[in-house]
Amino acid sequence: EDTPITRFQQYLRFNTAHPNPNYTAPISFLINQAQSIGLTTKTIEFVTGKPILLLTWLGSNPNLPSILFNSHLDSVPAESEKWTHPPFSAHKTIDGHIYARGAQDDKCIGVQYLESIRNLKSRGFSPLRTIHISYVPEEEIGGFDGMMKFAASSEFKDLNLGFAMDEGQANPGDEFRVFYADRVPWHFVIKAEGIPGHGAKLYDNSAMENLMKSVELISRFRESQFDFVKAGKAAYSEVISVNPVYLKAGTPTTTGFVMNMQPSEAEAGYDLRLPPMADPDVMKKRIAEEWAPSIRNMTYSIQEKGKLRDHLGRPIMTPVNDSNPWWSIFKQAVEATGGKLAKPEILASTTDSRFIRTLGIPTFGFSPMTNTPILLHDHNEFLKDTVFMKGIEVYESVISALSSFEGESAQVI
Ligand SMILES: CSCC[C@H](NC=O)C(=O)O
Ligand SMILES: [Zn+2]
Ligand SMILES: [Zn+2]
Repeated sequence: EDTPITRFQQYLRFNTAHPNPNYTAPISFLINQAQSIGLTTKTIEFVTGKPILLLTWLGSNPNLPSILFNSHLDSVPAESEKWTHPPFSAHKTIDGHIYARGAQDDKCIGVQYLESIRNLKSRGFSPLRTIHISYVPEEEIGGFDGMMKFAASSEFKDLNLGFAMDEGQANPGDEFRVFYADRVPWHFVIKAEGIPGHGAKLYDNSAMENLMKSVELISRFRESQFDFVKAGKAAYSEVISVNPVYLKAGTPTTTGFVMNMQPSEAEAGYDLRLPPMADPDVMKKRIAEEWAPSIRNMTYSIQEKGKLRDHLGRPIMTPVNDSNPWWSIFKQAVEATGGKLAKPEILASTTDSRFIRTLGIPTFGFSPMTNTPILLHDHNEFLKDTVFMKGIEVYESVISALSSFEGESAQVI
């Protein structure tokens, strides 16, 4: 049997989980699919072993800015023993739930793009603008060897993009979600140093004491942000999140830790996410002065994993109003399928679309999944066959509408 569902299952069966994602097998599969549909294919390898696949459907006016549909090839790992079905089996239950790591994040859209184009072609549709589909590696670990390098390349510039779409997220409700910005991750580490001492001694300024003070302060800040959400004053992705990811201290022994010694060094690592309108300087000041003050013998390092501002100092986000012609076309195209769009949101996590938006290219995050629990990165990730099929229909409408847009200068930022 060769149907959109079995092709989705085939794509889901490639083990693309980190830390050793298989990129070659899914790319061969996609190239076969693309060729059978009649799309041109090109692979580009900016980093050895981490290929990018680019598919193209030439428009009747290739001088107009083109449109891009992106998805990532890789997946996060899965703890198979905690799943009801093996995560790379793509098992389909009687009621149509297809279980696989990547079913929602984001292999669904990777196949839906192709299936919708297959249908558009068989209906004789011909696009005005050139349509590109990209499959990129490494998104789940930050995209630095994937979309970041692609977006900085001459190959990307030559695409002359006017608009792009990338992954979004499922909705348990019956509206489609759409995202106009991503939060930006900062990974930061705070370290405290102090004089070691006997485990029985009470004294000031030990490394642990100073670190724990900061840990408390950060937890309090975390709570204050969370309170805005709980009070209904902000969406979950509109506040700053900060979560501890590791704590490190102590002198190890073969069986555990030296228990009667207060350590001379202690550190904690955090994942911080800033919405685009947050002030990065205020955040840096808080880290320097409150969370890792030198007067408490503390130091810190911050790794910024994306940009909050464009070259003109404006928060990086795609307009979702009438100033952006792509927005109304997209909205109408979704509605033409009987679907409803939820209020546009900022994505709480981070995708490759940040690299595209940074270039000033309007980009929406969208994965057409309604009435579906949000299971990305969770156990037992699944997508229902009917939801997957509806998504193909939605993309047919969206791709045909966007690629038919005649507007000359559609460069919005
Ligand atoms: C450092 S960028 C990280 C990108 C990653 N993306 C998917 O989960 C995320 O943690 O949101
Ligand atoms: Zn994803
Ligand atoms: Zn993911």
